[in-house]
Amino acid sequence: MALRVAVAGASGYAGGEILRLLTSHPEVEIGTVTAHSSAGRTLGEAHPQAHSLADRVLEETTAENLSGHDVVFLALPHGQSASLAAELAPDTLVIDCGADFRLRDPAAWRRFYGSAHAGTWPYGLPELPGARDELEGATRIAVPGCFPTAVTLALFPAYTHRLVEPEAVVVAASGTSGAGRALRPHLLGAEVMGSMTPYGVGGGHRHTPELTQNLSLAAGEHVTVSFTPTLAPMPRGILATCSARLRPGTAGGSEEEVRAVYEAVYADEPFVQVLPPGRWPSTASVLGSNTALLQVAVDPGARRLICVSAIDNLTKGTAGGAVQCMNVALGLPERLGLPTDGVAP
Ligand SMILES: NC(=O)C1=CN([C@@H]2O[C@H](COP(=O)(O)OP(=O)(O)OC[C@H]3O[C@@H](n4cnc5c(N)ncnc54)[C@H](OP(=O)(O)O)[C@@H]3O)[C@@H](O)[C@H]2O)C=CC1
Ligand SMILES: CC(=O)N[C@@H](CCC(=O)OP(=O)(O)O)C(=O)O
Repeated sequence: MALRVAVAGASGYAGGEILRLLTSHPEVEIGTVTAHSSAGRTLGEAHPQAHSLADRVLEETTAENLSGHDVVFLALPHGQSASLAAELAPDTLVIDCGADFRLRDPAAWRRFYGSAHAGTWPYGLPELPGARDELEGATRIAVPGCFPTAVTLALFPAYTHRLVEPEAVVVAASGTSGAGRALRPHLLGAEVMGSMTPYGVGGGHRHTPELTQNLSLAAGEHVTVSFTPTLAPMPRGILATCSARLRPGTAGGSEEEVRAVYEAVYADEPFVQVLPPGRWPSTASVLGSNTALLQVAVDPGARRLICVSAIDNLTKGTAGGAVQCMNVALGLPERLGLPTDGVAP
């Protein structure tokens, strides 16, 4: 029997991408779809690309409307998930695309999000060591932020294998859909087109504590992360350039040694590809796919390991990661409903 799946926040970018993936998932039947200001409108109005669900009407986002499903995806603004999730049955699989349950440290949550910490759920990045064991059978999952997905995949192997020092530097460009659909002046076409702009510079971005958490867990010691996000004039995609100083003891610290580590870590991962030497990740080549593309290099002069990663922020960075987590939690084949190939040109 098909799994009945509800999507809250279905009128938004993340919700729309979850629906796009679920419509080709063989084990899923799409149940209730909810929204906020667009409640009462159809999905066709909210998402002109959602042809197969065009006549479905968006309902109000209430626990009552979301109950009676096997799986509920929450694609809501930060802070909206906790109270709703508390009202859903404990045996319903609830997958939160927001930040509410990602952080373990309540003080970091308060500092970056300015509200009371709701708690911590299993972290939905299956590629992390031990993550699949924690996700299998879980009924609550916190999907990572889009930048943390790109950056954590790029750097955790270097930390688990003690290749680098506990200080990472990350500069990452994101397409504008990363900011969601709400109208904001700095996201107007005339402001964004033909320009790139940094924001949250100097440790101010709320993904800094999430990156610190992930890399520190991988390293087994506190890792500082200097993170600079940049808004890029494209609808989708993240390109993250991540680096850290090689540990003095790293045998030779050669590119071959580093590459061998990355290739071994990701050898059996369906959604992470370490590119062959000479090829570089691009956002265009992951468009619409659940694949993360990585390339590693060593800068011998600076004694730094550099890993560049590209993901589609809405697919592997949110909705695809969320569907991957659903598959793992329910013991389904992990690739179901998830494209590994992108759309090009
Ligand atoms: N965009 C991205 O790349 C990523 C997003 N995420 C996370 O996913 C979540 C959704 O993001 P995204 O789709 O981009 O955001 P959008 O702004 O595009 O969509 C937000 C959705 O939430 C609904 N909503 C707004 N306010 C409320 C409210 N008070 N109560 C209930 N529902 C509400 C909106 O409904 P309506 O439109 O009808 O008002 C809409 O369906 C966020 O937590 C975001 O951080 C995570 C990783 C990446
Ligand atoms: C371009 C852009 O604005 N991107 C968003 C990140 C989106 C995302 O992954 O994040 P959350 O789920 O944590 O909100 C930002 O920098 O705030």
